[in-house]
Amino acid sequence: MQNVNRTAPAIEFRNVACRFETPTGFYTATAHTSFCVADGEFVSVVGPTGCGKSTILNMAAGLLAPAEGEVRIFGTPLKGLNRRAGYMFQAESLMPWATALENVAIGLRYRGVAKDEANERAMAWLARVGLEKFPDRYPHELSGGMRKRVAMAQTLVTDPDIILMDESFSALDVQTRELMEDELLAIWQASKKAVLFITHDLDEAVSMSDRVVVMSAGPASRPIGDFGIDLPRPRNVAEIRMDQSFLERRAAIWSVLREEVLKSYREHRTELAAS
Ligand SMILES: Nc1ncnc2c1ncn2[C@@H]1O[C@H](COP(=O)(O)OP(=O)(O)OP(=O)(O)O)[C@@H](O)[C@H]1O
Repeated sequence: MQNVNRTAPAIEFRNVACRFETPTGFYTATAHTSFCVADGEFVSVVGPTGCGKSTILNMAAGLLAPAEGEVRIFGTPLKGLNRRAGYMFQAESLMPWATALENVAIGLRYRGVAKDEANERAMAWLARVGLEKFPDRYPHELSGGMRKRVAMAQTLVTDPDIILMDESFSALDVQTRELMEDELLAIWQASKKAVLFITHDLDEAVSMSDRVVVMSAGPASRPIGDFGIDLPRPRNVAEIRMDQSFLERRAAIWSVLREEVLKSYREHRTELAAS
């Protein structure tokens, strides 16, 4: 177990910029980006498509290095992969040739945990996400929602201090998605890890988070709003979305986000017309 400075934010973006080299020159995806995720806090990032949400998450994961500024993890500048974080992508992350149990246990095995203990801990996580009856199923024998549950167990089994989620539930049907959102909230409520959650879906962001950070349209996207969501917990996402105070918070965020979405839409139309 690594030492964790619990007084420092779990994640801190300090005036971060990220650029990509393209055939026509450098593209600045994000710039002047500063915000924190406190230990135990659930923070969502929303913004128009292509504004740089995944880029931000990838910087927090250590998969991308900022061109300017720095990312700090519990007070320490991040160099290389963020080993305190578990990462749950939008795309399927399961190995098709491995069973549900093997898929969950693999992260522990990589960390040198003996097979029996790894399987025992993986089984406990499968049970926690409601899949105790399916440890021997292969990914193609599971529904989309069940695969997401396995992926969630896979992310959480190593007990990361930080959970990074990129559009993790967006491929699911509405009902399964709400179940997964409630499940994630219940797990988070019990363990209080820091969560950085990327989503297109403002309802999802508001119903789940302690804070919602709004990014501007790109290029050089940056935070233009940071909204505290002081709705009571525990929350049931479907129920809370009908609550008047939810609707008020959603409307306040949308009033900032809307213009950025329109800007991004206009820009894409111009690009398409020029091509
Ligand atoms: N490897 C790369 N090379 C060049 N450009 C990139 C690269 N990765 C991302 N970009 C560009 O950087 C910008 C931000 O991309 P990113 O995927 O972070 O946005 P996003 O907000 O997560 O998008 P979406 O909402 O569509 O998932 C986009 O314009 C994208 O085309």
